[in-house]
Amino acid sequence: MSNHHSPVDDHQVRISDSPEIPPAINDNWQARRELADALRRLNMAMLTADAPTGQLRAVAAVVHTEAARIEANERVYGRKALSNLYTSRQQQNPDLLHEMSPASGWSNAVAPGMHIWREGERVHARVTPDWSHEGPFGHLHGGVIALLFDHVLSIGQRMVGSIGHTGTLTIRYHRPTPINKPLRMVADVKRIEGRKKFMAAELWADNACTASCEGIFIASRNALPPASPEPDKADT
Ligand SMILES: CCCCCCCCCCCC(=O)SCCNC(=O)CCNC(=O)[C@H](O)C(C)(C)COP(=O)(O)OP(=O)(O)OC[C@H]1O[C@@H](n2cnc3c(N)ncnc32)[C@H](O)[C@@H]1OP(=O)(O)O
Repeated sequence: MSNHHSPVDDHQVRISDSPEIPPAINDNWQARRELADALRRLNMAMLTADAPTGQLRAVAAVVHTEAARIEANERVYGRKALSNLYTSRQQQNPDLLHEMSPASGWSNAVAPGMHIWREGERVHARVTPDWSHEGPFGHLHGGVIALLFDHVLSIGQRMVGSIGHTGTLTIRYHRPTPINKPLRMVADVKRIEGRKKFMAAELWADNACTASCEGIFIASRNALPPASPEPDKADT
């Protein structure tokens, strides 16, 4: 790692080259993943259990009390501030996006927990949305699908340089997408014109493509030129 102590920027976001979920950055982030899992479980229980009103209020009181314990610690708001804290402590600059993202963050309880990795010139992803992501009865919310597409395409940009802002997403919903089963995604870069990257992705459930997306991502004026022909794997 060459950038342990360099200023943090999102161009350092890595794409995994393994379909296996990477371990947490350290034991503290492992504990955050465990707490996020517990929160997801609580949310799922609350959304799916025919629980008595008094029980729900009692659990809410306990959760507020426990939240206050954690809130009493020094607060560091946002991915950038947290990354800078790590850097200032001379620790390895961690890839916090994959812990904190609302789409893929293992330590973010609102994220469906998506794993993205690269194979050749494509990125792949898998994710299993659940009852907390329901839109139409028994099916995935279209806005969550847009989130998944935006994220997989955003990360996919790293194959050809830095990550730019989403300019336009165009999604075609071919058929309802199921929940509670593993979904697969695949994305690639179609072409680059100046600062614009034209990307495409598909969402698959079993053997059906349920939605497809085209995205235009705009690199910042200060972005480095695309690393080509080979992606700059050392820049992580
Ligand atoms: C980032 C860190 C990640 C951090 C790490 C990753 C985390 C995950 C991030 C997920 C992705 C997001 O959610 S990003 C958040 C959602 N997106 C946003 O909030 C973006 C809001 N919009 C903007 O900030 C701006 O409009 C930009 C940056 C998109 C474009 O502004 P600009 O840079 O001034 O662009 P401008 O000079 O006008 O135009 C440059 C070229 O792009 C074209 N162009 C301009 N806007 C658009 C557009 N919306 N859709 C299509 N094309 C467009 C122009 O026609 C022109 O083409 P030509 O004349 O050259 O041919």
